[in-house]
Amino acid sequence: MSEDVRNGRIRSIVIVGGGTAGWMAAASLRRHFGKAPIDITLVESSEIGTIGVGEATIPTIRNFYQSLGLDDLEVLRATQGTCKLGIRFKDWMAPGSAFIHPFSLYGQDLNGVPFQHYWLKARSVAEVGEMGEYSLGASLAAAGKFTVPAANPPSSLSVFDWALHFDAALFAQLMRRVAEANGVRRIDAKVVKVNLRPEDGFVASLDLHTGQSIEGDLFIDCSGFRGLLIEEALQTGYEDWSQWLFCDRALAVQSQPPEGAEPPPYTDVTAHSAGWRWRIPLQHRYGNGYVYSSRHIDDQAAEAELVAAVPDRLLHEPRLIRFTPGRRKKVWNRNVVALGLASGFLEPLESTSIALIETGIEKLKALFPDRSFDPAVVDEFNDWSRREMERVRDFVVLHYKAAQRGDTPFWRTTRDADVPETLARKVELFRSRGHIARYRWEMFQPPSWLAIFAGFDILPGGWDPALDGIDGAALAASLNQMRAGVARAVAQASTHGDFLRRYVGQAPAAAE
Ligand SMILES: Cc1cc2nc3c(=O)[nH]c(=O)nc-3n(C[C@H](O)[C@H](O)[C@H](O)COP(=O)(O)OP(=O)(O)OC[C@H]3O[C@@H](n4cnc5c(N)ncnc54)[C@H](O)[C@@H]3O)c2cc1C
Repeated sequence: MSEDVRNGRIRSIVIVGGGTAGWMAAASLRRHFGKAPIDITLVESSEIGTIGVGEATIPTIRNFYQSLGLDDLEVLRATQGTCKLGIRFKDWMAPGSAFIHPFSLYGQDLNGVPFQHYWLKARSVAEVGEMGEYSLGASLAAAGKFTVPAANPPSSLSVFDWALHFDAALFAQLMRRVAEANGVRRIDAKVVKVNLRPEDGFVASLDLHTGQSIEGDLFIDCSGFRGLLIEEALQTGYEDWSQWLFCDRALAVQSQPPEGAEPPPYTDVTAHSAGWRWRIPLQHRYGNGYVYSSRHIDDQAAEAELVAAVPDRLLHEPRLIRFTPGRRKKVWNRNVVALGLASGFLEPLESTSIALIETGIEKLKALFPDRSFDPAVVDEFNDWSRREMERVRDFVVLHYKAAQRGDTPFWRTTRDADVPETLARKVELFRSRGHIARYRWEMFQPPSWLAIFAGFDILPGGWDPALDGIDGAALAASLNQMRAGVARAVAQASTHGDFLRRYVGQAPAAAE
């Protein structure tokens, strides 16, 4: 290695913020760099605290903590966690409607033709059930069952994945233990001033309320919505997406459900008059929240709706959180990389925020700079992040557009609003050809899009012409065998509650 390269290396990383984002970044980067001579310091203020929500994840979280040497049961135990096979959407199409978006494949593709085409043709001649009956993940979830997926699934019908519900504070504590055990230095203090280098506006150091000053080469802003470095110091700018995403507030409350019933292995999201309500089962309590549009309901009315809907004893007063859906114009500016809420936030639907922290950390490792902060590296990171966030935005917007309630001003607004052009094209392609376009940097894969399309009854008028020569009745018979196979696998699985009692070791809290 040349002297120049050696001298240009980053030697110190300063992370501001000790929420989920800050401690995930600290634990993961420390592990990644091992014994490399890079100091990692995390500054957090216990006086300011964290956002305290963010309890539903998607399956990538398991790869994330496994890469830190943690296993599923360890994390479930440490975080009062439960298992999540998907999300149940209740009342979104009309009161009483429900479907599950699983982390799972549907049926079997054959001869290069996706399963949905076979299902469409079969249902034109016979009763072949809902799409969800061809997904083991969705069927287990609907039955309140849980099992871990087979290591070598015998067919694509057995392929499913799972994620966790966890207590966000306990998860951050777990990440902190891992990070500190590997040498991350923590400072509990308030950052009161960000000092910029006069020659190029890069961050040089942070002044703390204790009088101490912290210097660094690379700063990671995990300070939450305010974006202490990326926005307040560097004035990067924010792209507001509220013309597509109308929800801008949430009321969050924890509850203690009555003894007896089992926790569902999914996140429940129920449509309400001006948004939707989450319900997340943990072992020791439930998390609940109403995500709503302040353009369509005021805070008092929203609180009354939430309190009336939660069937359990509330553990505290509902807490109001305001946000602006959108993203930081650049998530990497000069020598500051923003992660977590500091980088932007859409809204909680589909639990994407923690997953975006994971991919942000992975991108940073892949494009880790030297002290010259090559603009090509920074631009690539920003371009990748922008595309990824836009694809997630499109997926979330689809839910509102596709819901056909139209029974309140909020649901009429979301139904009638324009959608991003990229989403309009994707929907059109599916309607006209049954094809799910797949783009680079996309978090949600075709089975997830299929789940939402089919769940909201967005279906193509016909099937792939390659199936025109296949006998519809014979096809329907083989599909019915397929779904009987899924039903048998579900019958053999244990309940989610039994799984937790047996392997995690604590009695789960009861459900509604
Ligand atoms: C209503 C709601 C529901 C959500 N639900 C989900 C979900 O189900 N799934 C999901 O994936 N995500 C969810 N999210 C997002 C998730 O909560 C966040 O992505 C995650 O918690 C990361 O937050 P953070 O670490 O970026 O910020 P925070 O938790 O806000 O942490 C900010 C940190 O910065 C520190 N800080 C701030 N200012 C200073 C200062 N001056 N000096 C020193 N330290 C400072 C604070 O002390 C704190 O440690 C939800 C978000 C909201 C708003």
